Amino acid sequence: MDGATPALLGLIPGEPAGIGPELCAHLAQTTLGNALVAIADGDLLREAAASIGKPLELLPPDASVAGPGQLRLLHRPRRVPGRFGQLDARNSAYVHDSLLEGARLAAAGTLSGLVTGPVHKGILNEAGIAYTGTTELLAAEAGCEVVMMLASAQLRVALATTHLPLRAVPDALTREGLRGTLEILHAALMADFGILAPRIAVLGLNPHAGEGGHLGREEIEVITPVLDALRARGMQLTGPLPADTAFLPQKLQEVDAVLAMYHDQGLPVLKHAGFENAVNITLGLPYVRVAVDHGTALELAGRGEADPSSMILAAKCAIGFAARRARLAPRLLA
Ligand SMILES: NC(=O)c1ccc[n+]([C@@H]2O[C@H](COP(=O)([O-])OP(=O)(O)OC[C@H]3O[C@@H](n4cnc5c(N)ncnc54)[C@H](O)[C@@H]3O)[C@@H](O)[C@H]2O)c1
Ligand SMILES: N[C@H](C(=O)O)[C@H](O)COP(=O)(O)O
Repeated sequence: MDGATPALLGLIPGEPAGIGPELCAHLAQTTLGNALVAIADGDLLREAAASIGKPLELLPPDASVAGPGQLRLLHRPRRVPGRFGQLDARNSAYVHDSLLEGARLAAAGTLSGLVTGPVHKGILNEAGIAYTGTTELLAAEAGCEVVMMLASAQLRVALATTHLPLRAVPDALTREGLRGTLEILHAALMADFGILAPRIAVLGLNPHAGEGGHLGREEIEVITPVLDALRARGMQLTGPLPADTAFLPQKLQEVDAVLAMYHDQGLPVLKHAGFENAVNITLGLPYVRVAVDHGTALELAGRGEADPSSMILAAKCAIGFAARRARLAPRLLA
């Protein structure tokens, strides 16, 4: 694990009692596993593979992967053995530490990105770890602003605010924050998705985008001034749009991404349309991070019933983004 290994990405299963470990075992059956090194407990991965009837041979982090069923491993032990489906707060530090270690290895250039499985936010908090989401954890560790975007082949939905109580959303929406979010989203659509002139639809916060100020004033006082300023700089932005009709198929044809003001304004639409076929991308980090579009699904863990599609897509996307950045970086620096 010394020095830069551009094609290597960290694979972090997330909650050990959830479906993340078995999804890693699924990944190891594909050629995508060749570009990954798991940062995880080796026994946990073996138990997960056995639970779904898949072969798994764990290799040292610097080994060559010769075939399906093999996966590189940076072994990091759980605090206690566990059972699939049963959360144990004693393993929360293990989850948190594996994410932080991945973040540090990626920030140092040892890994070119991270693929992460689902984390149970509640059990980390019950263990006394301040954690609202991996997006926020990675942002804090990297010391930068980021944007959460969930993407499927049909739709990209980014969020202006992420994991916070609904009551706190209006106060969290500031002109400065929204401008930063749109700048990060716009830059990522160009750099990672190759869209030369991104078109972004920006939702309002209130019903009917505030109805001219009669149903709320955030559209007038926060959103519109930011959109006007960024349009003057050449960005193609529509909005603030009424959220109830912004996702009509004909409207989506005209945009490359939708910016929702809060988590459950945007994500239910995307998950309804393409659950398991979408990924969660953290935009703005100095490295690639792509995660699954679903949670820990404790009730499915260890039963062989979890769909690995989103995990496979997450790995595919992360590897693709990392390769694209490696190709473009020398040209940008030239
Ligand atoms: N990427 C992440 O880290 C992430 C994402 C969402 C939720 N979560 C966390 O997961 C926990 C549980 O959340 P939830 O119950 O709201 O959402 P969930 O996604 O775990 O489950 C919602 C429903 O989808 C099903 N499901 C989920 N993934 C599936 C898969 N791969 N194959 C088949 N069915 C699947 C579940 O069985 C359940 O019926 C929460 O603590 C939440 O914070 C984490
Ligand atoms: N908001 C995500 C979702 O609903 O799928 C999820 O909770 C994970 O977020 P992180 O990127 O913070 O892991």
